[in-house]
Amino acid sequence: MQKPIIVALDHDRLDDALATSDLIDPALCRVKVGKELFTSAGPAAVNALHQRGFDVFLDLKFHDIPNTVAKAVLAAADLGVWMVNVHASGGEAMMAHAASALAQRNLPTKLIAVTVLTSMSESDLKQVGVDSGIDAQVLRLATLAQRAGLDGVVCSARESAALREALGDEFLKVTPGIRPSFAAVDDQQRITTPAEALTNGSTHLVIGRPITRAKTPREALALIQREVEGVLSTR
Ligand SMILES: O=C(O)c1cc(=O)[nH]c(=O)n1[C@@H]1O[C@H](COP(=O)(O)O)[C@@H](O)[C@H]1O
Repeated sequence: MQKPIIVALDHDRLDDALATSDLIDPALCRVKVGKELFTSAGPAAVNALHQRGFDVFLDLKFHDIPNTVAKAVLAAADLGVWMVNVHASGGEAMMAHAASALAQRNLPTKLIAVTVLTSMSESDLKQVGVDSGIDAQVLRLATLAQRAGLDGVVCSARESAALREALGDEFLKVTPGIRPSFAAVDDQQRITTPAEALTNGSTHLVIGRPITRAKTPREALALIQREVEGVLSTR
């Protein structure tokens, strides 16, 4: 069975993250450990989630010189995580170095690259000197990531259809900025519903606050799961 949902366990205490993880089923979803949880709890967070049967996406968005990023990616893979990410704007050499470090050690960890953060709008991108527009910048960075040998990218689901067209179905499109109809937008800019994301070609949906901040996270996940199954059952 496909497991497109990745629940972002964005808590700053391991106890809270594990309490949320106890409300969700590793047979139905994966989990993401990000900067907040990893900075406070470290590898113990990853180990505890592995023990509970979850695949872990370690979202530390590495962005540094090629040697440093490759070593950080290897250290993440040595924790046994399912997926790890870097910033594509670190460049092709940085991404290729990390991908070949994993390949040389025959490590199965998937490596993906963040294109344009889903919290950024067209004008935010202009402010940091990118005038080409979001769609062009996402496609440019995703093409670089594919050429560097990565497994996929993080983008918003608004860009998934164009990436599927240009880079194929197999190249992973991991999409945060997912907002079911019942959830608040928060600080995200380029949002879609779960169903829209899958229809556009997203392979994975990263969902945090709509589940972790819900009154009943278990129910929120069940609602999203139903929406996802509605799309998958038509394939
Ligand atoms: O790499 C990511 O996971 C990521 C990239 C991106 O462009 N936007 C983005 O929101 N994320 C992460 O996805 C999660 C989204 O959480 P919610 O906005 O609460 O659903 C957070 O953990 C973010 O760090």
